[in-house]
Amino acid sequence: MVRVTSVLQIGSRHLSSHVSSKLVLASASPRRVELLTQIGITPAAIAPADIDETPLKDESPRRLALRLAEEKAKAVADGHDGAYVLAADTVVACGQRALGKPEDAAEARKFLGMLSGRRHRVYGGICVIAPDGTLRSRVVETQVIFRSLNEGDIRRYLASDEWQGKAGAYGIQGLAAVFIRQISGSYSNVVGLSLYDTDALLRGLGYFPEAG
Ligand SMILES: Cc1cn([C@H]2C[C@H](O)[C@@H](COP(=O)(O)OP(=O)(O)OP(=O)(O)O)O2)c(=O)[nH]c1=O
Repeated sequence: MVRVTSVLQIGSRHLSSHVSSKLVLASASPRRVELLTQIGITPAAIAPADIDETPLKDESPRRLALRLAEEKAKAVADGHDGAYVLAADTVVACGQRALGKPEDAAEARKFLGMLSGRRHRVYGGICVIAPDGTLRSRVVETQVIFRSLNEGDIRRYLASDEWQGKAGAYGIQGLAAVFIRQISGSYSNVVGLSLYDTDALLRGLGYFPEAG
């Protein structure tokens, strides 16, 4: 597993000397809210970012996950002075091919066929912007190996609708758990937000959830 953290200062936020425990989650993902709740963080607000998630030409899946997490955080930080803003992006990579959320069942079927019997990587980009404008981000990588899927497996899974709205067309936390032969790295990263890395980024920027 590789973790690289980058730090930069973005200019437009008001400087704030007091410690804030207000966190805005820049995400529409119900999984991310649940994961944060698991570690005792209740977002003060949920403000999904509406950005274009199309990959750039020749952009690697890793860079895509990082860029999208940063763009989501920046898009939401502007309207939320005085708060920590947290954003994330999950990309499933089959070789150099980035598998985002499938458009329809036909694309989901194609993705599941590509993942069947193979090892793939899940890249989770995480970005936090502090009240003083400091931006920190990193990408977390988890390796996942699927068992071979037959036609019946894929048909039943598509009928469950669990593929919808999920990168790579599967949710490790649901029925697709039985497809997972091996996982190496962070499990919560695959679900949508590495809790270890989120906690590390937030603590590094002085965020602590309110006690009690
Ligand atoms: C691989 C995998 C992905 N996912 C989900 C996590 C993310 O919600 C989604 C990937 O899409 P994202 O674009 O990362 O997130 P999102 O569109 O759901 O929400 P937002 O952009 O507003 O933050 O796939 C699972 O729930 N389980 C899994 O096993």
